[in-house]
Amino acid sequence: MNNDELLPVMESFYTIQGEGYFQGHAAYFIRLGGCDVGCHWCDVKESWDANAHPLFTIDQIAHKALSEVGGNAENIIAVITGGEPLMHNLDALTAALHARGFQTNIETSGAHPPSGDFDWICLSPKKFKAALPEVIEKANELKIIVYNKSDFIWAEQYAGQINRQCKLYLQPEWSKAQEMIPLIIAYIRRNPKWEISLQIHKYMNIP
Ligand SMILES: C[S@@+](CC[C@H](N)C(=O)[O-])C[C@H]1O[C@@H](n2cnc3c(N)ncnc32)[C@H](O)[C@@H]1O
Ligand SMILES: Nc1nc2[nH]cc(C(=O)O)c2c(=O)[nH]1
Ligand code: SF4
Ligand SMILES: [Mg+2]
Repeated sequence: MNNDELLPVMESFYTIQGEGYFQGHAAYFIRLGGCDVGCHWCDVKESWDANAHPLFTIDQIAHKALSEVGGNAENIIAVITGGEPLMHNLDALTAALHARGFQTNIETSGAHPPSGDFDWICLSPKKFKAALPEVIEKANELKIIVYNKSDFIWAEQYAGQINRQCKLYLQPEWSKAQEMIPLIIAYIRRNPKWEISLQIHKYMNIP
């Protein structure tokens, strides 16, 4: 594995996973720069320009991760996010994180080809750039952002394409959460295969 490879890192931080299936678990986030999807409500637009973020080697990123969790990665998820992390080849990064004992999870729109050895793939497809079938079939979790009431119909189009074990989440877009939460609850009562995912880190004012 070529660990001299460089990746743009916007930020990395040790917190809890605030969303989806692993909500509440200890998680070390690595946010890579670069995204070409362009969601108008994106909560990390600063991540979009890959050139705005410093480059680090895979070894530097993985070493810092292990050091910042206190030297023992047991039961800690490393979450690769962005930006759109699949704009980069993630094979070497996931190998380096596994070698240090982390579980590897990804947050992705699925708009770029899969790479990396992930223990868990959270797919959050977007209307602005379609998810690829190769990512859809591998997803462990489908997390649809609900910005308006038409998004439920759109969500079902993706739910019809995922594998049978895949978990289904509806997550309100943050600025519309007060308006969308009652609609999501009503929808789940009628369609109980779905669960709600709230961005609990935002309610707690933590990263
Ligand atoms: C910032 S994105 C980065 C990873 C990848 N580009 C993606 O969109 O999945 C991380 C997660 O935050 C979600 N997200 C982004 N902006 C949001 C917002 N304003 N409200 C709710 N969820 C949001 C995304 O859908 C995704 O599930
Ligand atoms: N605590 C916390 N949980 C998260 N889950 C997904 C996030 C992301 O931006 O990818 C995120 C994040 O930024 N912070
Ligand atoms: S795909 Fe993810 S990072 Fe890119 S604009 Fe959309 S929410 Fe933001
Ligand atoms: Mg976030």
